[in-house]
Amino acid sequence: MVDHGTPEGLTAENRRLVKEVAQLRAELSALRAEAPSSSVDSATDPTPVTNLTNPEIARYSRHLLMPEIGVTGQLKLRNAAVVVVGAGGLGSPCLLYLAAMGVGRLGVVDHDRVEVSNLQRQVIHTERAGELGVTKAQSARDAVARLNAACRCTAHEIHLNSDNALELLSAYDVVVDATDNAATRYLVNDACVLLDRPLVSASALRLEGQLTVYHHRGGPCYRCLFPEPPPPAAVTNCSEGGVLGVVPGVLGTLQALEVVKVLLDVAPDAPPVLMLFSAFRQPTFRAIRLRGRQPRCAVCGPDATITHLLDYPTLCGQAQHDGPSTLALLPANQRVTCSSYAAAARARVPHLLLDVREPVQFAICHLPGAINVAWSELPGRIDEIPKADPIYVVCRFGNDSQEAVQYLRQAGYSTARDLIGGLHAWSASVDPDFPVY
Ligand SMILES: Nc1ncnc2c1ncn2[C@@H]1O[C@H](COP(=O)(O)OP(=O)(O)OP(=O)(O)O)[C@@H](O)[C@H]1O
Ligand SMILES: [Zn+2]
Repeated sequence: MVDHGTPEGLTAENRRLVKEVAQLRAELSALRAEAPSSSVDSATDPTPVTNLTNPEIARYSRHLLMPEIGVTGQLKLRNAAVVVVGAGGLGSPCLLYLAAMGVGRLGVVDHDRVEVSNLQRQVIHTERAGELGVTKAQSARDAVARLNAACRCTAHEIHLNSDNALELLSAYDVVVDATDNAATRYLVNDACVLLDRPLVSASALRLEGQLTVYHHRGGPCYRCLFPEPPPPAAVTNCSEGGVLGVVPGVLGTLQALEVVKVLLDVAPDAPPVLMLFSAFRQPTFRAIRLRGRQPRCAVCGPDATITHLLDYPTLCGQAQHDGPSTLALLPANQRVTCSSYAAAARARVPHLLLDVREPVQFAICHLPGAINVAWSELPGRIDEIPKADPIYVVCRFGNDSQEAVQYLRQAGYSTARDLIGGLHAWSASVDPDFPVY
């Protein structure tokens, strides 16, 4: 019996084979080093599947019939690992299509929980009993399992940050950014450049969407296009600005398409583009051709200064304007709680209630007797505000109302005060029947 444990124990034929394998390994690593960064080898599966099973042939027959996909293409999907960061409006359709099309391994990263206001667009989550309130990552993983049990889907129920991103993302071949904030966008971009992973990135807001594949085939990264984060005040998200349900549906579906194109290496010579979508305009789609990698890019340029992940929330000045207020711009004597205001209103103490939300929001719900002048219009319409005593100013979360009180006081309205926490606090502390949006 031949001892395979030591080279000394090998037969001449075995020694020849060992040498050949070593040679092939060396050739493979040389080819990998030469290959452009676009070529995607599975980062995680050392033993790729080489044949489809009969159930797989039946399941993916409509793919297999197409020469553009065929068995080779289907096997590439089967052997790929794709991670989707964000299981919201974009991530939902993207994950569903990737699972349905037969991507072998998926990861879904999201720290948030499913809320009823998500269901208008985040179609991977449902109103089924028990589903509201679970983490989006878990809900998405369960939906993937229902759709395609053969797809191995890992739920990462965490907030992706500088401490965990490199390790987490390195386990996947392609990264999909389906999130909604600048800090995560820069984080994911930098991590993809450092890990040399293609990044399929999209955004959707109101009626508009954008999509690009970054750091792919020598193309630009997100920082090449947007070297500096935008000022926080210029950033709006869906909970502030709204979004038509189907808009992230279109963009997230296109992200799944771009993942397939990356995995199958479709149109390798196509230049990088920024795809723009506008739901109510003609043409609905436009593509802007992008320049290549920028030599001065801080993360992907030849003199890159970013060699490790940074503190992205601080860099992006991520002030939360879209959630319950923690901002305290005003001194305590210029603020009242919702309960004190409720008591004064019940006692019919004369006052003026000024609601500074946009008119579309005022139309959703408002407190009795409120007048509406949006914060954005206040400077131009200040003459419409009577000099009442006192003036209470309210908004949705209690942020804009504080800025409006500051402005009013500077304009001579010395009795203006803000309702702490806005209408969200009203609903939580005074009237649970008051609608929350
Ligand atoms: N750093 C991050 N790590 C993990 N998940 C993230 C990160 N940043 C954003 N997300 C997730 O990305 C998703 C973005 O989706 P989307 O904007 O449709 O949802 P949303 O935040 O629930 O919406 P809304 O603004 O209406 O509350 C969210 O589920 C959010 O939790
Ligand atoms: Zn770059």
